[in-house]
Amino acid sequence: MTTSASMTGIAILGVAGRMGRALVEAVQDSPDAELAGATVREGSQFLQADVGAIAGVGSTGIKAATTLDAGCDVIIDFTSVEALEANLELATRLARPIVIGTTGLSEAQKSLLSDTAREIPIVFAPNMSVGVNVLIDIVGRVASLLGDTYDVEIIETHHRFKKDAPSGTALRLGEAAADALGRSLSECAVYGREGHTGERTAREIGFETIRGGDVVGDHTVLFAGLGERVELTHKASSRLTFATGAVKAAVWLAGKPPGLYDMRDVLGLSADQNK
Ligand SMILES: NC(=O)C1=CN([C@@H]2O[C@H](COP(=O)(O)OP(=O)(O)OC[C@H]3O[C@@H](n4cnc5c(N)ncnc54)[C@H](OP(=O)(O)O)[C@@H]3O)[C@@H](O)[C@H]2O)C=CC1
Ligand SMILES: O=C(O)C1=N[C@H](C(=O)O)C[C@H](O)C1
Repeated sequence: MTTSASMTGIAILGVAGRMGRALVEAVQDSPDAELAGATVREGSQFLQADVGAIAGVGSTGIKAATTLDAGCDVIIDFTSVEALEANLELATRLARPIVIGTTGLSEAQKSLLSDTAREIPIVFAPNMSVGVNVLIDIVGRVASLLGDTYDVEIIETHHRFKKDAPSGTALRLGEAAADALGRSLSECAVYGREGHTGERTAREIGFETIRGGDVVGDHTVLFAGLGERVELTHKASSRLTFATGAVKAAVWLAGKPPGLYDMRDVLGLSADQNK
């Protein structure tokens, strides 16, 4: 596949998945990007199918294969933690930047991301929507303003097919609150209470997970004090919001030096860019 000089040629891993299909649509909608490759799992019923047919957007001329060649500028990966290592190896071998949206990474996999980012540029973010990335910023500010006397609880709701819990976004929101309050999330997080738990401790940050139906992704950060509470909520109503963000990240990442970037870098929301 030959890509045009003014467009970023994007290859989508796991194109038959929920996000894979949304990504095809987002690339088609982007004036700056074009499809340049796509993969499905070995033995998939979609092998060799036109990715436009897989995504229901008509014909694209790009067929789903089991791997990629160097005919793309940037790779986008929303697959699974099981596929992460192989996907990073593929991007490194092809010397192509990669945008990763997969959630549920282990600490070892996060280290692998940092190590790989010494060789290739990587954008990794648990949520590619503009709204959630603004929310991350706001949560830190609200936590600083309210301080330690307000209890922080994070509630997330997703569709019945989601495999990881809490969501990557919920954990990222928890980190934002913990950082602002001078706490370490790994030391203060409490996941899903049950039984005789005793009273809530002052510095814990609680996570509650709800799974059901086709909910795209809702997140609420609750700051509960005595006599009042503040609730900050984001609701995604379409996966296209994540996919559009990922395509924007891919276009932004093309030509960047190796490094591990965040969606907040892409959107110009990181602290250094706001000075
Ligand atoms: N950062 C963000 O903004 C967002 C992140 N996500 C995250 O993206 C990921 C994918 O979500 P979603 O699209 O709903 O999931 P799906 O299960 O619908 O899609 C995943 C796709 O990846 C393929 N895949 C998975 N594992 C492998 C493997 N080892 N080798 C080859 N192909 C593989 C699957 O193929 P097969 O069906 O054959 O198994 C499937 O087509 C999740 O981690 C989710 O949390 C989701 C939305 C937004
Ligand atoms: O699996 C999903 O669907 C989603 N996963 C991401 C997460 O774990 O935070 C982002 C979004 O909420 C949808």
